[in-house]
Amino acid sequence: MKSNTLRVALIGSTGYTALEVARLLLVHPQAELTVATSRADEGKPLSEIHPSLAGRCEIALQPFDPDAIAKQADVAMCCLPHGASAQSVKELADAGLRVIDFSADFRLSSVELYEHWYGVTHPWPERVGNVVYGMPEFFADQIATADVVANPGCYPTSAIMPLAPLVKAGLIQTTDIIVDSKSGVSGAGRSPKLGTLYCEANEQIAAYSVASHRHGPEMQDLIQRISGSEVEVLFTPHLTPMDRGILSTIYVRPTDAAGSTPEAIAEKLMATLRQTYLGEPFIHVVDHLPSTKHVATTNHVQMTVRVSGTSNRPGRAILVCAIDNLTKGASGAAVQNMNVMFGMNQSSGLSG
Ligand SMILES: NC(=O)C1=CN([C@@H]2O[C@H](COP(=O)(O)OP(=O)(O)OC[C@H]3O[C@@H](n4cnc5c(N)ncnc54)[C@H](OP(=O)(O)O)[C@@H]3O)[C@@H](O)[C@H]2O)C=CC1
Ligand SMILES: CC(=O)N[C@@H](CCC(=O)OP(=O)(O)O)C(=O)O
Repeated sequence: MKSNTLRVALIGSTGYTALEVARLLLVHPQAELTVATSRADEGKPLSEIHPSLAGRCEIALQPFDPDAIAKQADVAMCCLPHGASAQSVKELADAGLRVIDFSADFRLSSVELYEHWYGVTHPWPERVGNVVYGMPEFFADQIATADVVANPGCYPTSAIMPLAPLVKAGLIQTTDIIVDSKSGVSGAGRSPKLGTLYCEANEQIAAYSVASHRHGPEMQDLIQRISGSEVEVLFTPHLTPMDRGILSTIYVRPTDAAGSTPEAIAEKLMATLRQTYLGEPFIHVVDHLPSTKHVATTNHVQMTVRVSGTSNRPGRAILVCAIDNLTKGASGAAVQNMNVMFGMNQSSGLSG
């Protein structure tokens, strides 16, 4: 055990986001994994389930027992599917643990919105709408004192980061926002599904959940919370044959474009993004076109802006944003939130 160590429990530790948390904690100077739970694989070493951890993390998997976990850990990372997560989060919080929930169960502003999009009755409805969204770039003060943090969705992270500051500054129209995103297959989790079988996902790219994906409302809800303006987002996700990564290409209409050049508008939007994220260790407003490889396995976000059209008729602004779905899209963000919750440097364990 490292000295003055924060003790971390991993709930649902056989999945992909849990593996990523375990990997990040191995190099965290002030935090250590002390508990890992599983329903099906109780008693086995975590490294048997995730062989990349062999020789580095031999902790044995336990059943989910909140009171027992509370004796062994200070914070729980709840890596369970939405729907199943909320009840576990409640029991962990009731047992005295601070909790970071990876699922969408506490991300949205209202129970009605949640139950409409997720199709389940929420087991802890009184907390929906008053759990902080785990994006320290906007909500660090609330995260620092939170008992429960709703870790952001992966696609929403790639859209909210470039869009919210521009909406807040009044530089883009609040309707006609199109988010076109591509994700690697790990975004769908490790539990087997037809669409993620090799022969289904390999050598093709396909749109899915068109006009019906639950991350559209999450983007709208959070952009409104950050900017104070209601927005309309049309979101289309695509599954691509990569292990990991998300690239979002976002089409918006600049306000006050008449009489300006595409270059001048792009510079104005870039300047606002640079100003917003000045001093943020993970958010980079770059001149090049970001790609998933530029941020793979890191907690970094890269974004840029281009504007179409001619000097007389500027067209749309195109925002391009790349993240790693398992790191800034899930487990890296969770470690960043944990750092903020426990007064550590927000980059601890995430500097690679
Ligand atoms: N993958 C990604 O890129 C991202 C994922 N997320 C969210 O993070 C959470 C975890 O995702 P991920 O790690 O990919 O998921 P996985 O499917 O890889 O793992 C989830 C784990 O939860 C446990 N589990 C599954 N079903 C239930 C259930 N009904 N009740 C209790 N435990 C269950 C399983 O462990 P066992 O059977 O051993 O108990 C399983 O290994 C989800 O809410 C997901 O939406 C968020 C952002 C990005
Ligand atoms: C490629 C893929 O299937 N991605 C998942 C989203 C990722 C995820 O885990 O959802 P949350 O961010 O809401 O937790 C999906 O579209 O359902």
